[in-house]
Amino acid sequence: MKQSVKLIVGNWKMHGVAADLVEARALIESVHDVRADCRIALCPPATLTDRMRQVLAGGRIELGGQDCHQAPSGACTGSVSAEMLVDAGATLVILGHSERRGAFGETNEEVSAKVEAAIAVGLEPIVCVGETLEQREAGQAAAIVSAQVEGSLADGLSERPFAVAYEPVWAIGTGLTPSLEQIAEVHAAVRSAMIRRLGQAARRAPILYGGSVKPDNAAEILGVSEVGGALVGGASLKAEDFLKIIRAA
Ligand SMILES: O=C(CO)[C@H](O)COP(=O)(O)O
Repeated sequence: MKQSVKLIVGNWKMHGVAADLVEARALIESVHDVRADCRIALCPPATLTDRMRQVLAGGRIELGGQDCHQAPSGACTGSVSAEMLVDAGATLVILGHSERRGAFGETNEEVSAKVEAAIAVGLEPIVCVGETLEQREAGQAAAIVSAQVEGSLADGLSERPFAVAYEPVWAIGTGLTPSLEQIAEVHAAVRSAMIRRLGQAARRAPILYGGSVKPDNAAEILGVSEVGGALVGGASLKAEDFLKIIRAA
């Protein structure tokens, strides 16, 4: 089965004010020369989305949100709806990131509802899953991640473009990464869970790896079976580092 091109996504998390758009500008200038056959996206904080759209206009870098509310509108102080992200120029959205599952108590059911909200307005969801260190040490990584996949993917995805991102919680921002064998093992489990949940249509969706992806480990991680791209946190904040990861794809 032909795999889609690699998808490399930078998640700026809660970093970035207007002055940091210089990094986005540097990136867009440098990616002109990159022959890599991959898709590239940046997910800035919601406040920068519209300005980032202007910076990225006409280029190959896609724009994403970091979360959206499951409701289309309403009394949800502080939240951003899927339609608002589209209005600001986003075409993708990260959902169910472990920082939201952990700090905001997001459940699989809520993530699934957010996925429905995203696809209803044409956003491409990137659904995040990942085990804690305790769960890995208890030998539960594949089971936990499979349950998250089956619980978080929504029915409508069988007809729509989407991605799943495997991000072991203990690898995020720590400089630690699983072995290549561990990444391959979990990605295979994720693929099986996707197919159980959505059927054969789920074969075409890429499974990204995230968690301490850096210029010096990107090539080997992206070479692992079933790794269809990368979700990059810290290393996406500097155009030079992110570009090296793109080149590795
Ligand atoms: O969100 C992530 C990438 O989008 C993930 O949390 C990894 O962060 P990093 O370890 O700083 O790359």
